Amino acid sequence: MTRRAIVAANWKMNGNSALVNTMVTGLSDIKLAENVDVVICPSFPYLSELKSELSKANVATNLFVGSQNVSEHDSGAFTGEVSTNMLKELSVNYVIVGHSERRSLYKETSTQVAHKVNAALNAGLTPILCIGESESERATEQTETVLASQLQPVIDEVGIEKFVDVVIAYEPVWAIGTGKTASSEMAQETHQFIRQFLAQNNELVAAKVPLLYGGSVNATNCEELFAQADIDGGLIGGASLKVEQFSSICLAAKGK
Ligand SMILES: O=C(CO)COP(=O)(O)O
Repeated sequence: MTRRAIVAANWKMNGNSALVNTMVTGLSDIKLAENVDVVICPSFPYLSELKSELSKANVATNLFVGSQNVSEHDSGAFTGEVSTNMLKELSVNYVIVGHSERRSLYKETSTQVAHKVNAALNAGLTPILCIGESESERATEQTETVLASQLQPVIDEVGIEKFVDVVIAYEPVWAIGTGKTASSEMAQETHQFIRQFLAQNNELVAAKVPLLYGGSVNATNCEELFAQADIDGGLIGGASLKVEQFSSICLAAKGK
């Protein structure tokens, strides 16, 4: 069984052309393991520039471009939204869907997130589906119920078989941007739950889905997290804006 590792950079509403340039130059210098994919997700205005810088720099083929969001609609009167077809035209490969900031600040529901995953899959984009519990939900032992309630609508909408083309990022909300990482044991336990939950629907598919951990991952804690049996890489926020830190995190990832 081989599962590729993925390290994805979520720049959130940070970065600029200069960062696109420094990041591409920095990543051109590192030798990624063969079974590791790196995905950089800047804001929409930089997708095209990132794609062209990557081609010009002739960097490893396992470096990909991702967006941070996508519309569930194909086209029409949806001011400010970006469709899957527009992303395809820019040769974007991945799309982050259902990030906790989208869920909490922009009120995206799990049903809407399921529609977005469906739209991405139909367009041939790989969704990075984010799920995670809040601090109070963990404290009241609702973590598994919350994760199940975020996963089930997507399984219902796209069907479990399609999950072979889905990446899941487990990001406990209390660990995002706080410096409080889940311990590697806690992260592994939760990843194992997610894989078992998928396995109840289809064991073969569950074994293939890359499960990424996100929440205050840095160059120091990444190795221990990535060594866990069900952790296949990370979704990195703050540390993905610093070339050296992000390069070290990419180098720590190995497929399983
Ligand atoms: O939300 C995250 C990535 O999507 C995690 O952010 P931090 O790595 O800054 O905690």
